Amino acid sequence: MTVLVTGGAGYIGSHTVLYLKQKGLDVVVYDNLLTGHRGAVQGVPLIEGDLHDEEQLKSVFDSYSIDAVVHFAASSLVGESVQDPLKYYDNNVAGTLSLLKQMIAHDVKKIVFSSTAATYGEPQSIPIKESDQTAPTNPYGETKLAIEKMFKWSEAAYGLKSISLRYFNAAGADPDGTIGEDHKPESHLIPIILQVALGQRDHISIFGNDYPTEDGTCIRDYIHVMDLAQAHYLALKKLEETNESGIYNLGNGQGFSVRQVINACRRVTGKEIKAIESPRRSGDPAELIATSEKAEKELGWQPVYTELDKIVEHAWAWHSHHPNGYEEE
Ligand SMILES: NC(=O)c1ccc[n+]([C@@H]2O[C@H](COP(=O)([O-])OP(=O)(O)OC[C@H]3O[C@@H](n4cnc5c(N)ncnc54)[C@H](O)[C@@H]3O)[C@@H](O)[C@H]2O)c1
Ligand SMILES: O=c1ccn([C@@H]2O[C@H](COP(=O)(O)OP(=O)(O)O[C@H]3O[C@H](CO)[C@@H](O)[C@H](O)[C@H]3O)[C@@H](O)[C@H]2O)c(=O)[nH]1
Repeated sequence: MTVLVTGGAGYIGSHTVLYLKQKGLDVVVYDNLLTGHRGAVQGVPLIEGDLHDEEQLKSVFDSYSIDAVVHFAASSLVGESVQDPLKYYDNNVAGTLSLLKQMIAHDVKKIVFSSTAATYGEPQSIPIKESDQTAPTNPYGETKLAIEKMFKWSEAAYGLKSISLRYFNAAGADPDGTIGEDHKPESHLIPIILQVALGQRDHISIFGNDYPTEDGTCIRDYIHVMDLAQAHYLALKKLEETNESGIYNLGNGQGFSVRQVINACRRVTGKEIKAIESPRRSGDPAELIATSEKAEKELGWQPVYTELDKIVEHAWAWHSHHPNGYEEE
């Protein structure tokens, strides 16, 4: 099976490429390297190109016999999406439109998609189920939901089969230490805290201390990036075997507050890590925790690294050995 991975030079994409390769699949990566890294793609072809470039996409589908697409390429920062929503409609919605057009034209009708917990918005109840209301509180979540709907209508019209994986907060790194997270500038909680531990930043800002949670800070469900990778492999297998579309949550089912995550990082690194309370970041829901029973039941997904300290340990191993990310490679 040959899989085209868009955004395969990014954080979650590169870990998934590694996993798919280990499972014996042939992989081709398509990435414009906007936030991705050449060094994150090891041992598979990397085609540098943009989703909007239909000509180049066409030549990729002409050159390789692609059976399915795993689609990570997107802009994915909640805060930025509130400041610049049109960037998100352009890159995520228009970019996916261009990809889908070429897929349909080349009779490639299977796609596994990076969706997000941000499609739910403020949850009605915890843990969040796939059948719960979707009412995004930021443009990023809106664009991901719009893409899920493009798939639904494309299934009815063209027979496209899709599995949308609604990830909660991706964290951690390849346990072997070969690849990890490197966003510049970094905006995600765990890598920023670890940059404080490395002495690269003075402190971590806690965004909001007046949320309706036990300690007043936001609660998130942190899921190991290699467990996400496993789910993409299982989703490809499911599409291959059943040709059935679906939407699945991927989380640990356990929530941790910002303060609890900072404390986990203090335990793992043995460093003090200064924290300063700051105003809320707009667009942030108070609490996001998944139930992933559906993925466990229907995909056979079994997360391996479910302990927060283990997730932080793997992230710390990567960041402490690669303090400048992929820059030095
Ligand atoms: N990180 C998380 O916690 C999280 C949670 C839920 C969903 N997601 C989704 O997972 C996916 C991957 O997230 P990530 O954290 O690995 O992000 P990332 O920024 O590390 O990876 C995205 C990759 O896509 C590439 N890309 C972006 N726009 C492109 C375009 N127009 N054409 C070609 N390539 C393009 C980037 O260069 C990068 O390599 C995204 O779709 C994101 O929305 C991430
Ligand atoms: O310096 C910081 C950075 C973050 N936070 C908080 O930490 C939590 C996690 O934030 P972050 O790591 O930025 O992730 P999210 O904004 O929750 O978004 C991630 O998780 C979503 C799914 O839940 C995905 O859709 C997004 O793509 C992904 O970036 C949030 O409550 C933030 O307010 C801070 O307090 N200080």
